[in-house]
Amino acid sequence: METVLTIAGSDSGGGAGIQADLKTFQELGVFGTSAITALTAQNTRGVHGVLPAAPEFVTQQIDCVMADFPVKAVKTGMLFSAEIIQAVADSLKKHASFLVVDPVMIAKDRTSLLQQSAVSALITELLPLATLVTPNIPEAETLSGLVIETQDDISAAAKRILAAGAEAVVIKGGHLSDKQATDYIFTADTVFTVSTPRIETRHTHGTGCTFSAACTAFLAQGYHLRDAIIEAKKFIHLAISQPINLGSGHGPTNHFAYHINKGNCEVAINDIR
Ligand SMILES: Nc1ncnc2c1ncn2[C@@H]1O[C@H](COP(=O)(O)OP(=O)(O)O)[C@@H](O)[C@H]1O
Ligand SMILES: Cc1ncc(COP(=O)(O)O)c(N)n1
Repeated sequence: METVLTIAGSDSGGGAGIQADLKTFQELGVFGTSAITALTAQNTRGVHGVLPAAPEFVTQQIDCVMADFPVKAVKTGMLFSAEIIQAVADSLKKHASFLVVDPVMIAKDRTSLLQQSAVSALITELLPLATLVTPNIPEAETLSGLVIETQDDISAAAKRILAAGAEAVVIKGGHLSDKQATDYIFTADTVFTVSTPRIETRHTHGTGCTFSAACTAFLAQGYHLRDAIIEAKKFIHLAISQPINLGSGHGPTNHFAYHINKGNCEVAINDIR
């Protein structure tokens, strides 16, 4: 069994963060380990408190896991501060593994999960180490410094994110309003999109965490990047389309759905370049 590591914040509500990552890893048959960057007091209605960990303690967690497990792939989520990002980058530079960076910035209730002063550290310290970066539209705007309104804007933002050193970027279309939920994938020499029908639902808490955790699990198991993204898209579509009816706010997705449906989900793929 392959081992993966998530470096992220804890969501007491269980739908996002470390909890979403570990549930996804378990469902996809990889052994999940974790380094917690911050505790959040959180439910589906919002984030009510944030308690960051000391950067040295984040380092200690990562180094402990790395010293004892052959970690194939790492995922980062909520990193909160420039100091924690620096600690994570310094630890990860010592290890060769796939790295999926989910550049978590704000929760669905608009609470900040990344200090404004940490954005440049994310770009200069972590993006150069990334196999894949998975911003949503507002995160891609912040990383690129561009306003995104059109498909050309998406391409221009992706170019800037690749120029920062990431090998590949998925700009997720969850925040757009098209009939299809389309994600745009860019590498140095390819561009393609993956789409599934957009579902009208309040169950979108942790969608980004879950999608990037699934990418991480598939990369660890030897899937090529393209196939890892397509399978992760199936995982998140099924998780959103068959929600567990819990919480009165942005409810959680269903991490069991992919397994129960044996991954049965149509993803439309459009090769652009
Ligand atoms: N309502 C929806 N129906 C179908 N897929 C969705 C929906 N909302 C988000 N997704 C998909 O979930 C994944 C996470 O996207 P997004 O919600 O944009 O991320 P984040 O949680 O980081 O804001 C993407 O693959 C996106 O296309
Ligand atoms: C600890 C933590 N990490 C990440 C998110 C973002 O969640 P989403 O995937 O819905 O953007 C969150 N709400 N809490």
